[in-house]
Amino acid sequence: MIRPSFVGAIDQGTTSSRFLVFNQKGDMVATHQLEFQQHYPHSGWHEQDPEELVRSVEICVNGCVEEFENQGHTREQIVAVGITNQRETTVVWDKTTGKALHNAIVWTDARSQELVRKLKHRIGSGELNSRCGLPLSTYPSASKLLWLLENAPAVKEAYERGTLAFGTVDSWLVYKLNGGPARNIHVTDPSNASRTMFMNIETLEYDDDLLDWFRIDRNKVTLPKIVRSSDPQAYGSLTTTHLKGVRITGCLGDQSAALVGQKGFSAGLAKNTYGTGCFLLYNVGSKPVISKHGLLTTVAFDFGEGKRMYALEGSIATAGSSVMFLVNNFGFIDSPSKLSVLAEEVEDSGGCTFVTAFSGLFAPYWIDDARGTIFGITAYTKRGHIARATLEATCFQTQAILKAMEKDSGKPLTELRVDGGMCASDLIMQTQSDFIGFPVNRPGMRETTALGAAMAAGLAVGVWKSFEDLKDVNNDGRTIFRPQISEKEARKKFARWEKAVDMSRGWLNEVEVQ
Ligand SMILES: Nc1ncnc2c1ncn2[C@@H]1O[C@H](COP(=O)(O)OP(=O)(O)O)[C@@H](O)[C@H]1O
Ligand SMILES: O=P(O)(O)OC[C@H](O)CO
Repeated sequence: MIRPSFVGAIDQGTTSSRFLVFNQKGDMVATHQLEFQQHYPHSGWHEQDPEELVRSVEICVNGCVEEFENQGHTREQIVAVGITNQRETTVVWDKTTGKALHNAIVWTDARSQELVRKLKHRIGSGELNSRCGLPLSTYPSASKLLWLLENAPAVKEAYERGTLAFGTVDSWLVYKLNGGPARNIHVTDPSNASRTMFMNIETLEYDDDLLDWFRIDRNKVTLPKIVRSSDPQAYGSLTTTHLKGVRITGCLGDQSAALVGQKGFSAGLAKNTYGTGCFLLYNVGSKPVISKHGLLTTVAFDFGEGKRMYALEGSIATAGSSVMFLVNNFGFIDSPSKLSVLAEEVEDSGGCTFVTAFSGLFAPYWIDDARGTIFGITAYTKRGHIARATLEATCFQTQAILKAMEKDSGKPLTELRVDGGMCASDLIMQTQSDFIGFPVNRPGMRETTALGAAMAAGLAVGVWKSFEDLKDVNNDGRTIFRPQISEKEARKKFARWEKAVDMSRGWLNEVEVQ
């Protein structure tokens, strides 16, 4: 009897790691998830232990494979594994020992703000965006690596010795899961490399002019080799866990993976993922489009000739993390799923607007001197109003991003495909549809990020032969949210939001004392 094949996906996100197994119909058959520790050593700083990330992934692989086998399958049926990951988060290690030299600096970390401010005055800063697709900010990996080179002695020493290795989380995981220095597989894919500011967005190769501009000497630091997002050989194979020997054949940054998982294969399709942050990717086709309205240009995926796509991206730094903030810091609710319950205790935000600029505001505003600010509090304000204002903040920023996207692409979107933890809330999805004035389409199976990584891996080894083979995947159980408020009302709400954003500018500027 021929037993069916399955594909595994490692989803290493900002707050948790997961391993999931999918069958050939794209159904998720087993999963294991683990949260890991977040470190906030100073205000605005955010770190993770790179070794803990690897361990959490290994535990998830083993836990999931055990669940899979309990269903009567065998581990040999898992024929390939894909990786998807939080992007920009920067890991540095010594290539001779394979040991991390510092905690990972997470994408949300704003410690390089001062450094970025200085870099903006360097000649040529205005040309970076058109070359790499990203604005100069604390968000991409570049300023995080520069900060480490200036402030972490062990990193600086390894750089001077020429033993420093740099990577985003995908590279680090691939390197470690392959056994580290023994095999020394140090690779990345273009969707991840396009988040560093070191890759040329046209050629998909490292750009010497960009590296020179950042004063990074390529002889002193090893950057991961850029290979396709779906490749049968380049990513090696697992050397630990119950899946020892299974090839890693797909790799995508998590937002790209979600676009793939939502089958956003052709130009004009878009998805919005409401995780720790929130990221809207709009497939613009096989040529990059440089935004004039505060969006990023990124590689959507590279599945080889004729299947390499770019996206315009709207990145929101704080989304699900604002919900976690209400859970952990304010103690308003004991779990994220209670947010909607609290918000439904009131009819609206009671005149409150919460600019959740915990790490400044990303797209389309790029205000790095703002911090979280709640406007409109009165003696009437209740917790429910703050809960509503919190969830509305992500929906307003999505609305602002869609307006920018329409200006850049010349075409309005007519439907938004959604996924990510926060989209479990009907109230949030309804609010989103109300604000943007068109339908929000939520799939039944919401692990689209992992599904995208599995698709990349499965396409490389022939589990699926083409995009056409995937057309029936994840179509069931969709919910469509349609707008229930008038356009005029939505415009009024948005105008108030824009006023609040404007008023949040400059908070970090020094106060002059007379
Ligand atoms: N029912 C819910 N309502 C609102 N937010 C939620 C809900 N469930 C999860 N979340 C939020 O979703 C986020 C987790 O989403 P996930 O897609 O797993 O994120 P990540 O991949 O960034 O780790 C958390 O920040 C959490 O606050
Ligand atoms: O972990 P997420 O889902 O919030 O995604 C993180 C992004 O990749 C950061 O750019």
